[in-house]
Amino acid sequence: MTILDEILAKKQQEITELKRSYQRQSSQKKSLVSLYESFQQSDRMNIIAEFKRASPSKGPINVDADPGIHTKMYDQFGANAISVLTDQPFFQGSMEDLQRIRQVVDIPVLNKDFILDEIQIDRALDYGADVILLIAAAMNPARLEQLYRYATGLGLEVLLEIHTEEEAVIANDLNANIVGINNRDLKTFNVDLATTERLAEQIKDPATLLISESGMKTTADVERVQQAGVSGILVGETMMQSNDLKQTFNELRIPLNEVSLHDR
Ligand SMILES: O=C(O)c1ccccc1NCC(=O)[C@H](O)[C@H](O)COP(=O)(O)O
Repeated sequence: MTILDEILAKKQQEITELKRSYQRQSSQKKSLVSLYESFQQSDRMNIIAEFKRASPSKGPINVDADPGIHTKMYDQFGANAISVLTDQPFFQGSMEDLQRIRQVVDIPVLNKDFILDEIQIDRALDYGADVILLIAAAMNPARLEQLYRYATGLGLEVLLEIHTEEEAVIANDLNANIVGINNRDLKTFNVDLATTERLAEQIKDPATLLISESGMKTTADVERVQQAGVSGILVGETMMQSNDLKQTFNELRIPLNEVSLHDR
């Protein structure tokens, strides 16, 4: 059993409990902030800065960080969006973290979790997310499409995460407009930026916004994935461990080159 299998099994238990106890707050349409559109405005590498207390691969990262204080600094130093890891058992996050972050920033907020059911999407909307994560490796393509359509039908955007060539085909078939290429293999934890280089060229529609996820630490890392055509990066650990967030943002927010701007 891989760690991803373990996480998904635990998540199914959480969903069963959620279905028993969770009351959807409102069916009213909210006006959400578009990550896709705001990222088109920028001529620098777009940064999704992640609030990530701990992880299965690293253990504790910054467990006591205050979500409001920490992500307000992300916003102040140039984040284009915030990702919030809300899984409790493996990442020590919570929906309350997301709710708090929504109160202090106006930029798009991504609910990063292992979403397998509509009820989690309802909850993401209720707690103030603009974007949800769907992981292609976590379910079959038909179920992925159902959840994708459900979320976009509610006005949410979807970051569709892929890690293999087969999953790139699924993203193309779905016409996903925001695709995250995860450099971390969720089964082995191995991180390799070559994953972005390999998969970016498999995404057919030039209007698709490409995000490189995981393992981003230095300017050289960002330059490398930019050459592959991505215009956004998702950064967790480096942000949570930084002693000088201003400097960290300066190093990673490089100007976008022709390769990343070509479809605008
Ligand atoms: O980070 C992990 O250990 C992990 C393990 C199993 C499933 C998912 C996992 N992480 C989720 C992510 O994809 C990352 O939090 C995100 O891309 C940021 O990565 P990093 O900048 O390397 O912290």
